[in-house]
Amino acid sequence: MPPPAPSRLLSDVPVTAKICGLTTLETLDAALSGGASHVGFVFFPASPRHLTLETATGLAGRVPTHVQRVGVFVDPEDALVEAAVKAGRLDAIQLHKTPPARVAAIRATFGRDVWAAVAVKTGADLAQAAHYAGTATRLLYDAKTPETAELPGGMGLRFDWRLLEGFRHPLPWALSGGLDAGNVTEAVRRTSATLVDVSSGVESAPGVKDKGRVLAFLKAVQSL
Ligand SMILES: O=C(O)c1ccccc1N[C@@H]1O[C@H](COP(=O)(O)O)[C@@H](O)[C@H]1O
Repeated sequence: MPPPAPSRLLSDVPVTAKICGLTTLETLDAALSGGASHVGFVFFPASPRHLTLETATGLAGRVPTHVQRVGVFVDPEDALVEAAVKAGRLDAIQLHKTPPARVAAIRATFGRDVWAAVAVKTGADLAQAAHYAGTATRLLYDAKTPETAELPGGMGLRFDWRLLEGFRHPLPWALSGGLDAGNVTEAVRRTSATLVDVSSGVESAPGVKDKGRVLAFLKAVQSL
């Protein structure tokens, strides 16, 4: 079956979606049948969505070539990235809490697209974006989690989307942080994002994806 046509918002630019933190075949299939452009596999042991390499291999083998596989890491060692790229057949490497020089090194070593997460709470945080120009291939604006939080993302927190209004992005980018089927339309209208990324907002509990919520999110994106 051909992939569903991406949705279009006012500007005629297609809006696509990444469903992140998938851990089961059933919910991966929901993301694929619902038209996700990207699927995310988390390689961070503190996360409730952390995958073993064996599970990643099983999931990755199911993903058709028109859908991008994205591995999510937190300032990882090369050995973990290498094993995960192989097991998860990763097209892209998403890096949280990773300094620009390290992002550049990972991109050079692995030859994959590299997404750098920019943690946003205030307008001043957006200054980080420029530091990744020439190192990452894409920025991911995500909500900053508290210093004491176990996870730098994947907590369902959102930031003030108005901060991105009129912002000059130095790279292609995606929007994440607290998105769900009920708020993604407003988020895209405010920010003009053309790629949105969700994890908690399509779960029934931390780490437990819900097929119905996955499909509802993708439907909302396709209705834009
Ligand atoms: O999902 C995780 O467990 C995770 C762990 C470590 C870093 C990032 C993680 N998730 C990413 O966080 C954003 C936002 O997620 P949410 O929708 O607010 O729950 C998303 O890009 C995930 O890829």
